[in-house]
Amino acid sequence: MSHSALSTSFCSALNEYTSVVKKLACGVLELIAAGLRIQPENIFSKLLMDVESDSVLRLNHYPPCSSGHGFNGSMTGFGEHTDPQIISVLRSNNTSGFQISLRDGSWVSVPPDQDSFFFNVGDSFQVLTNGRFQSVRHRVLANGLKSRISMIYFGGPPSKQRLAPLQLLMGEGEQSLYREFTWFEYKKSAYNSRLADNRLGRFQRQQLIA
Ligand SMILES: O=C(O)CCC(=O)C(=O)O
Ligand SMILES: [Fe+2]
Repeated sequence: MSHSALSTSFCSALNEYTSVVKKLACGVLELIAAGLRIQPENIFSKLLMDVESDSVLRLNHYPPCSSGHGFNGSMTGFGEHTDPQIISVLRSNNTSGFQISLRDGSWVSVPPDQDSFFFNVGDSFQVLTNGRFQSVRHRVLANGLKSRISMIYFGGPPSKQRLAPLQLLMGEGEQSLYREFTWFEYKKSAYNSRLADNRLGRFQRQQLIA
């Protein structure tokens, strides 16, 4: 196969994968809406289905790396962070390395499974649900023996989308934990921060921080 035929078929495979995974993410968001007992069922998924939705597919490759320093003797492959979008769908090969942080700050390894999809809540979903769902802090440690390959679909809203806790979800007297902002504003602020920063901090309502 020529180089250009190969890249064309690679591109079409990625496009096909992205559109299928986007549908899967939308299905999960609709189940969440049903679980939260809010209508319409596409209240979250429509943000991903919008023609202007800011969705990204990222492919990561972590070569084997066994240098004897870093966390517990492992090198960091991808530093700790939360995903800024609404929802992320991760698929990887069978190489371990993905970890999530628990509330107490300890790290837990997520066993890899090349036949499964892993869903992560993003910062924007934390805002939309006023903290009912929390974006999970995660990182990847490089594996000493095998390379890890992952692909992640990040479902984000359109740039101009205003993000704030959904009124119809809020209980009586419940205060919004975040001030309203657009996805464009949030992305700009995230690019100007460090990966590990609590990027939502800047958008948290002042009076509730104290
Ligand atoms: O490669 C992985 O397993 C996760 C990477 C990740 O968290 C990201 O790309 O945001
Ligand atoms: Fe991530």
